[in-house]
Amino acid sequence: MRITGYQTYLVPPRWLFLKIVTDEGISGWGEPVIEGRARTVKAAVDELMGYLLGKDPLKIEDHWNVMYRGGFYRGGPILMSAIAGIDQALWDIKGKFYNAPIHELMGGACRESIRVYSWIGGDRPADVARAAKKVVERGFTAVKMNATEELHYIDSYAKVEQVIERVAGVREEVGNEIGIGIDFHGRVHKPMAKLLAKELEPFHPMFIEEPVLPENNEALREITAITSIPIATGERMFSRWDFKTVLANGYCDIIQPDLSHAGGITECKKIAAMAEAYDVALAPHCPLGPIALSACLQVDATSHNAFIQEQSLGIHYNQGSDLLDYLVDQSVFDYKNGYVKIPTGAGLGIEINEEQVRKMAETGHDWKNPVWRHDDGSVAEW
Ligand SMILES: O=C(O)[C@@H](O)[C@H](O)[C@H](O)CO
Ligand SMILES: [Mg+2]
Repeated sequence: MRITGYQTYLVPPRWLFLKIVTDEGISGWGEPVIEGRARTVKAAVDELMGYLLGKDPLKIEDHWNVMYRGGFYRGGPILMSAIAGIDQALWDIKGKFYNAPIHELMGGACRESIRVYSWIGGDRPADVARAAKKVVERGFTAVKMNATEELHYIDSYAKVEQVIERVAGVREEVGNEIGIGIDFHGRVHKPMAKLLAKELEPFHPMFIEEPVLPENNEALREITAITSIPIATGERMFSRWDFKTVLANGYCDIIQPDLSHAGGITECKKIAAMAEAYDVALAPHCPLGPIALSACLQVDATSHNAFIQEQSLGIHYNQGSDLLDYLVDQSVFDYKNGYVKIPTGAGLGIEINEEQVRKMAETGHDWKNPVWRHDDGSVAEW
């Protein structure tokens, strides 16, 4: 079997899909994207696909190594997202070739389903509490909320109290049994992160995410030392080599590699196994589309340390188009009681509605994150 061509589709709300085709009529889908830089990742996909045209799609491990090592310069969000989407598409082809789900080819599933959580927005405490309630009413048992806009290096206790008010409102609304993830989004610096980590303890968060920017990961040592709240990070880390320092130093309790950012199924399966050896849990990051979610579920299925999965059902990122809009059979993601079933179809187990993809790609998207500034004019983290 040979790879004979490929096509990328820029689709709303902010995604990029990739289809790789072969001379045997089998095709595979991937989602190579980093939010806000879809076109840059597409350029990297175009460069990498030059090598793959004419090659045997089944030799994934070798292709991965050529894509990763073969260019001398390596790693980072753009290249690793391009590799990720290509890797997903190659696994999809392999699964369809052997008529087996990807997780079957990786050793078989060690779970039938996985708990999922949904992101909730809202500007004011009452808004976010209402959003949480809606998500819980739809059957989810866990939510994730942003803690705050950026806090300056040293900021006021009034702002800390605003964060507490937001979280307290959600906890009161949903009750004690719902998991609440609190995403600091890298908007907080170490001194305020320490303060917040202590103040948030009474609300029993499921985890605190990116308490500091990943480039300041060594600050996690102090934060983990002073709080009993589990610490999560990893959506902006892209390979085993990026994760090894947080794991070896005990800087976190949960890793959140993104299957579309961190080298794909091949790489994230290895990252998950590394984490397992440090007693660190896996919760793949996925505010993305159906291809990325299905790739996550393949790794969740085969990683004992996976405990929850991020997913974007019903979240439109202000741009229309939902997770399910690009699927022929929407019931393939079978949500029940806060869990989603691991898909059992061949390859990624989903059938992409190509007509819909083509239609939406005609308009495409130009999704960018906003640029925010502090009161003093200095740029703030998004
Ligand atoms: O954990 C999350 O889902 C967020 O941090 C998103 O990754 C971020 O808003 C970029 O899409
Ligand atoms: Mg996050």
